[in-house]
Amino acid sequence: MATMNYEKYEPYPAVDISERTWPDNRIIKAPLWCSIDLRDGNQALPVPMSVEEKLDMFKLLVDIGFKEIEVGFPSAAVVEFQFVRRLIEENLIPDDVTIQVLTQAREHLIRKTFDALEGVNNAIVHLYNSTSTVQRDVVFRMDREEIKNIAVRGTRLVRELKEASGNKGIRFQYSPESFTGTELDYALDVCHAVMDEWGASEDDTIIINLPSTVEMSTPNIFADRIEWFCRNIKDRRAVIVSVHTHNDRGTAVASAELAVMAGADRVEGALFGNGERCGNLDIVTMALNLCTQGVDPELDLSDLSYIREVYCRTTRMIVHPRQPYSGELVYTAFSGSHQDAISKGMKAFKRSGKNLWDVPYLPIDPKDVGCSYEAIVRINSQSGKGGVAYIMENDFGYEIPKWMQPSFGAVVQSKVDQNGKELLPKEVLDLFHDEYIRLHETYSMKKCTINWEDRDLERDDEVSTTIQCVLDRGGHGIAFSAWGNGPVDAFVRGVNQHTGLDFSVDEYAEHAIGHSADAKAVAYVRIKDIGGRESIGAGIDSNISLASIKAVLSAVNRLENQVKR
Ligand SMILES: CC(=O)SCCNC(=O)CCNC(=O)[C@H](O)C(C)(C)COP(=O)(O)OP(=O)(O)OC[C@H]1O[C@@H](n2cnc3c(N)ncnc32)[C@H](O)[C@@H]1OP(=O)(O)O
Ligand SMILES: CC(C)C(=O)C(=O)O
Ligand SMILES: [Mg+2]
Repeated sequence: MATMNYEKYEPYPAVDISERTWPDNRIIKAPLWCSIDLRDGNQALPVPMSVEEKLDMFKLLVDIGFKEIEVGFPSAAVVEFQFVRRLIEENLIPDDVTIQVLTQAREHLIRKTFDALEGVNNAIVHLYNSTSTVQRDVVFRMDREEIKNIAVRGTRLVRELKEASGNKGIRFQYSPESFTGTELDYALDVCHAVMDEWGASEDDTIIINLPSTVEMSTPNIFADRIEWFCRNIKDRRAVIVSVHTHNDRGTAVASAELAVMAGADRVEGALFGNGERCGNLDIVTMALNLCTQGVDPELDLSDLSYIREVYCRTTRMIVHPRQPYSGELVYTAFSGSHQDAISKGMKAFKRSGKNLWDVPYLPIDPKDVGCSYEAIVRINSQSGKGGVAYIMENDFGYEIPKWMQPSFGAVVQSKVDQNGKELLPKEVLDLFHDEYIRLHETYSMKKCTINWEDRDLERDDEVSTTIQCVLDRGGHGIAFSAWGNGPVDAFVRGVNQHTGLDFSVDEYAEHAIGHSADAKAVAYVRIKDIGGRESIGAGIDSNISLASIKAVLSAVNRLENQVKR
């Protein structure tokens, strides 16, 4: 085994902060959300969105309920510029939505950004420059003061152009880009200089966006940095503290959540975590995490499959099948013990009549995000009888009694062992029919007439039914007539007398399937013979008595088949 080259890397520094408060905080309200799908998400796509695709995505984001949407980098490319113009000129921005645009702190780019915004009602101009040690050294080759000046000069130009435009709907956001690679005191110093240059106040707040441009530490350290920043910023009321997390270590969601606990007011993220490299914060996950804590996420994510469809079409990306909340497999259990617990939990939830969700293995009710219950349980070699029974009941209305579930579970198990792949619900149903219903060996029913006699209920007369039956066994007819206290009793007596078998029914269940005129009855029986052998059968008929008799015959045939095998 080779040793990884870990000595090449340095640990991320801890934050010098005493009595941090964030670990005791809870998120009790959704943060201000800002979607960056059309900018950070878009800039990371192999094929960026066209204007039409951006329009589709914008409409989706508005429908979801985002009130702040970063729509692009208008000075970067023709498509980006044209898209902003389309939004403004065609009046496509709802009154309660603010668009945001990104620009580097370079004069020609800032001027072009303002050209793009001509005539806008509400917009946030988002200025960034990198402040990290490595970018100062190798990208800009500038010292701290020079880098700070880039930010201040850029802010000044944005302020001047805003004043010149007379547009009071223009707000300002500044990001010390690569904040995670920047010394905290220096990041604060640059932000203070930007605030001063803008003249930020409680009445004219600015957004300071602290990005984990590259996620470099555990989320608790990011939270420490945010708490430190919120504590030390000079006029907290003049600033909306925003975070923008990336997912390089796979913890963008946790980082954003802990950052909100640490004082951040606003969160930037993208649907399904699209964005540079390993992506941005998955805003769907963070919002639904809130929902599952009983907090209003203030975003409408009730139709995730539609959201996913628009996302995949416009970005040409995929959503991983295991993506939290959104992946196509996240509400599906293949394994037996999970299926059993889910099946019992779902029943208990329905029975409770309450609105409090508490179903094992399902942190959210799939219905709340527009998913049906159908795919919750799927059958493969890891599945169990509970899952099989769940499919039979939920997909087809068969309430297989508990004492029958091991029998049918074993039948299904042996089929998937043979096939080595998943069984679809219809295949499970077919297997049930092949195993219990479509049995014509050893005995088949040729004729059966049931005569009900008037019954004196006061005398509780035992003999109330007689039947006449013709069975076939290998081409030989067996005709008999028998009596009993009901059709099943009479049939069992007749079969025992005319076949040499000696069995009795020890479990029985029945119910209707379907509701309309073509509703049928299904009956399930377990018989036991004198030698102690058990067999289970099922029968279906529009007549409940015949369904029961067929179920007994099915059990008899399965008993006979046991002997043959
Ligand atoms: C973390 C993030 O996601 S930041 C956002 C990143 N997004 C994008 O870059 C997408 C859109 N960008 C673009 O299309 C292009 O980069 C443009 C149009 C903005 C600029 O294009 P160009 O000027 O041709 O090239 P480029 O981006 O390489 O410019 C680099 C120069 O800008 C400087 N620069 C980079 N970022 C900034 C900034 N935020 N503020 C000021 N100067 C900057 C660099 O130091 C470099 O300077 P140098 O030429 O003196 O070495
Ligand atoms: C522009 C900034 C906020 C960014 O995308 C980042 O730092 O990741
Ligand atoms: Mg980013």
